[in-house]
Amino acid sequence: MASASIGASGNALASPMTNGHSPLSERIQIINDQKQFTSELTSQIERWDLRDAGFNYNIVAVFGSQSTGKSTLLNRLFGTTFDVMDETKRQQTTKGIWMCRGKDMNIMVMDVEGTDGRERGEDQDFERKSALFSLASSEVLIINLWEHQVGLYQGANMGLLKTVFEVNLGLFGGKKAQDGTNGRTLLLFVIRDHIGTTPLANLQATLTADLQRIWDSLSKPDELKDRQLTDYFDLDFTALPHKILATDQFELETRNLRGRFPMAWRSTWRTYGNKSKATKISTFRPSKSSLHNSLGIKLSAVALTEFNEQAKPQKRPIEAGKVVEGLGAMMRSWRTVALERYDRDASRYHQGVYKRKRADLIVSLDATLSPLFLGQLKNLHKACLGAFKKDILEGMKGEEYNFADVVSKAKAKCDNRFTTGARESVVDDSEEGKTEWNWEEELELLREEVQSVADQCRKDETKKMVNTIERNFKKQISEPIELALNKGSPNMWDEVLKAFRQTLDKAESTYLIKATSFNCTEEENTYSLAALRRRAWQALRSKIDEQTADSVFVGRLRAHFEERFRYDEQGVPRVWKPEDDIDGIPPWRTFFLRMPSPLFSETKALDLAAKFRKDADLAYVEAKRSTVSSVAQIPFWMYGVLLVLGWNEFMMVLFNPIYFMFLLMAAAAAYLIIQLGLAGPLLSITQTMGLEIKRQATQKLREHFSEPMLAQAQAHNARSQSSSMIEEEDYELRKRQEGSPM
Ligand SMILES: Nc1nc2c(ncn2[C@@H]2O[C@H](COP(=O)(O)OP(=O)(O)OP(=O)(O)O)[C@@H](O)[C@H]2O)c(=O)[nH]1
Repeated sequence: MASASIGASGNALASPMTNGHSPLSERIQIINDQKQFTSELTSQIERWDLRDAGFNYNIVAVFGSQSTGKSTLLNRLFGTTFDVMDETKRQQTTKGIWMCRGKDMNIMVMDVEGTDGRERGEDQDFERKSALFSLASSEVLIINLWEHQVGLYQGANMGLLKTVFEVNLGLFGGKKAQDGTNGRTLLLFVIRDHIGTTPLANLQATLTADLQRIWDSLSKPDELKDRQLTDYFDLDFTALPHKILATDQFELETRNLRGRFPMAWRSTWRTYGNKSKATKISTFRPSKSSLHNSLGIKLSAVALTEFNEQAKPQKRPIEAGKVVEGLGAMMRSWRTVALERYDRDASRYHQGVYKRKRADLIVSLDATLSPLFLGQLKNLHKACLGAFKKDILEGMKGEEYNFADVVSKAKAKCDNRFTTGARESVVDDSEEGKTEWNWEEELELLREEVQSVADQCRKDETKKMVNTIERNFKKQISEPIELALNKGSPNMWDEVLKAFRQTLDKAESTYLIKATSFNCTEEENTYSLAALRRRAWQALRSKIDEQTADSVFVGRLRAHFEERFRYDEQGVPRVWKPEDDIDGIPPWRTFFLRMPSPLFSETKALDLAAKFRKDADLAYVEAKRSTVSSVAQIPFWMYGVLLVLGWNEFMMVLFNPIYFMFLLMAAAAAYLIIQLGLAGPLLSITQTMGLEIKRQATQKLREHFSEPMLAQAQAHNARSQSSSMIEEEDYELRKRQEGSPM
């Protein structure tokens, strides 16, 4: 054979070789002479166009001494392109195990390094492992040998066959007993350079006897003691003429043999094709060196790589806290595509390996998807909570809203949004994977947070509501209290308390109506009502304090006093006459008497009284003075004197049309004044004015003519008169307060 080019070192795995042909005829060194398995088989299978062949292919391997024309035979039988040794060098060519696709047939052919090669010497390990590998993966083992080797132990590869039998027992010993004869391997003996003097039947008998002897010599476990060679192997024999000496015959026979192969496959090999291979590989150990196992790993790795490329771009938005719309659909799609790809590529391999690797693949896929799912849930949680808060704020805009309605609608919306989003994000709710796609716990957490936000809002709203009610209460209580205090009637405080009670009742019922809509608890209601009552009392107290502040109170006393002192019951200004009891008129002291002691201390009451009295005293003095002045009347005889003296003037007025007209006008005006009842007020005003003018004039005159002594005497008189009045009234007031319960 010509060199198969395994690189300068001879250790490295050779790259696929085309020999200048199409990829279909490429060959590949799947195991090098250092027993390393190639990483390129998967891609080579694709290049051979066998990726989608499922179980519709077979594997055949050839064994035999080196340089016995194995590669030549395989190229003839299967149209492969294995290198053939250069005739002139006679040097080992095939190293390790090479593989090539059969031409126009779904066969993968393995050319195994020749046994007893001089380069390998006594290394039995490679021989054993290559036998193991070939048995595990191939349905047909071709044993290639020269005719003259038949009967020779080494030459006829009996050593190798012994290894094959041992390995087979180790691999499939137990299995064969269970599934009968259905999983046997075909051992096809091809006897080369058959001259014809010894018939094939004799050669076959010799080989069969040798095989049987080897089989019998094997040390089998007790449970397999009775097993026969034919329980595990089908034996077939064929002979080929000399390639050089009988070239035509050789070509003819090889063509015949080639023609037999599809038939053989159909009739014999197909019967144990898929099943036997599956059975073999399921028991093949160690798994690392298993072709199918390694294929499974590779296919799942390919599926995983593609999947990761799809999943990668979604990691960033999830980590950034975004809710990715349709993430669940995307994740399901990536996962399905990856599994479908794996299923398409790997389902034709052994079911045990296929399923195991598939489960591993699912675990790997879910390990990538699970953080995305959990991230999505977390982001969804955050988004839903944010939306809930926003909905609450929106709902509470304006005055006309029902808080409980707003909260329950927002809660339902939040719940619905989360549930929909979470359900959509679930990748797999079947029992296939081990990952749990659980979102209920996150929903529970969300509900708890939503509830605490709602509770907080309710507390704020309740406070706001109590404040509003308090404001309204203050407004409503203000007027009735002012009115009652202004009136100062004997049941003034009853009126104040009644107004207070009514307004508070109204406020409490307003609170209770609203609190129902807030879903407030009994405890919250009790607390809020207590706060409302406390604040209502405070509002009442501050209103009363405001109304009884010094200036306001003195002002009110003055108004009260003037109302009664200066005007009579009909509201007409009084004109004091000597017979009137001026001191007995104003009941202003009753004001103090009606003020409860908590409002006015005794000192304060006296202080206020003193302040007011100064104003009141002035009014008294004026009133008394006006009485004195009105006493000075004109004597009646003065009217007679006036008539006599002014007779001429009187007549002149009567007979002068102009004066007469003035007279008539004056008479008409006087009539009107009397008719309208303005005579009294007019007279009073005129008198007051007159008195004032007179007083002013007198004062000016006194000042002018320096009569200080007289003025002092008069002032002294007036002061002593008023202070004696004040002392007298103070005494009376104190006596009454001491006797009063207030
Ligand atoms: N006498 C004879 N020679 C053959 C026959 N077939 C091939 N040869 C020659 O034997 C030599 C070795 O052939 P290969 O096909 O390379 O043998 P091999 O068994 O693949 O060799 P290794 O891969 O090195 O083990 C070549 O020179 C072939 O021409 C045959 O049927 N009879």
